[in-house]
Amino acid sequence: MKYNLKTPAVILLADGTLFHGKTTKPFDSNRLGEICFNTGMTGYQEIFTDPSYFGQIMVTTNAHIGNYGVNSDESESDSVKISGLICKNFSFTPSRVNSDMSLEKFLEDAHLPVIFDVDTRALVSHIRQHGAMNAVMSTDTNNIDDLKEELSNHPSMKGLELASKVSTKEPYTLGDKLSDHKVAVLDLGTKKNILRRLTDRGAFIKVFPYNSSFEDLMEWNPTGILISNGPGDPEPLTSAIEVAKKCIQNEVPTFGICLGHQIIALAMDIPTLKMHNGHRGINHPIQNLKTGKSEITSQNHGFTIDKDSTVNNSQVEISHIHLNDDSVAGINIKNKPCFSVQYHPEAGPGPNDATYLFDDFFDMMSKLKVEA
Ligand SMILES: NC(=O)CC[C@H](N)C(=O)O
Repeated sequence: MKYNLKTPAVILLADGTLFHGKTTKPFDSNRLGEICFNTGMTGYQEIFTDPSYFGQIMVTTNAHIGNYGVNSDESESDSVKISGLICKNFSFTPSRVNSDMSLEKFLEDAHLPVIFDVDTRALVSHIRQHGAMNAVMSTDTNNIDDLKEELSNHPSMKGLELASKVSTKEPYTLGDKLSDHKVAVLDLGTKKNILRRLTDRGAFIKVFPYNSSFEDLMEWNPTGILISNGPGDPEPLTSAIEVAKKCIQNEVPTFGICLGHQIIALAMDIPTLKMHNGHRGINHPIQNLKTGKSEITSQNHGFTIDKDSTVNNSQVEISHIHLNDDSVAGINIKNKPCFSVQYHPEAGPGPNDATYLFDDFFDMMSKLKVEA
């Protein structure tokens, strides 16, 4: 055995509740973040590398994590983005033909601490009941008062701008330069699978930093704009909200995903709210109100757009609804080529029921090009 698997570790929640587990060796430093849980049975590598999770401590409800290793092609960004991992059984002996590394090595290389042997059912029940809150993970198990102090100084997710931490610093291009479809992606923390869904359909794309202006994007002469997913509260992202406003005013084909959806809502004066608990999993049921069909979707969000303001906004139409709690899952702007969804049609991880939304975006770009 390479490690002493008995190093005790604790998770202290902001409401004072303490959970115990084990880890492989004492942490270099304590890890803090908003604690959240994902119910996906698979897809841990994609989840841990999804930039939308930046600043969050992840609890996995699936009892076994690491059992199929990792594959370098399956990350959703260039690094691990969660602040820490809490699970029940961590597998040190993965098995999968296509795996090229163990999750243990992957997380060790990323200096990402893991606490395992935790009663994750009790922990998740607690968070579900008491709502989203900050937490600290530590191997300093004898100084709980110091942990409380450190935790009380950690900023709350509400009001936190995090896109700047994960967005590209410089613009870059991908795909076929000769394509008819040129998509400018406003990168608030984009997942690789969103970019793949665009280039798979033949688009030439240019990914722009989160604080690029509408004029920066339009200078490239795009046929459409995609406002990506990303971490943190959408409200402080004033420049992205301005981009969305101008996209709508100027009738540029625009598609928003998750944080991008919230940005489009804010551009239409629909407020966003912090949810009691987010939606994070790969089996969330959505209904498309235009077709009446339901779709099973991948989700990861802790904020939502205000339903009453959406219903009362004469320029906005609700296109999709979440069937578990009736929250708004998608909107389109009336008589404008702009729509957005709160969930993840690109999947990665998750089912592909909603990939048709990328086709809708391409149809919208083709139609406007013909008319122009
Ligand atoms: N996946 C995302 O884009 C998440 C959006 C936002 N950070 C939220 O938590 O609601």
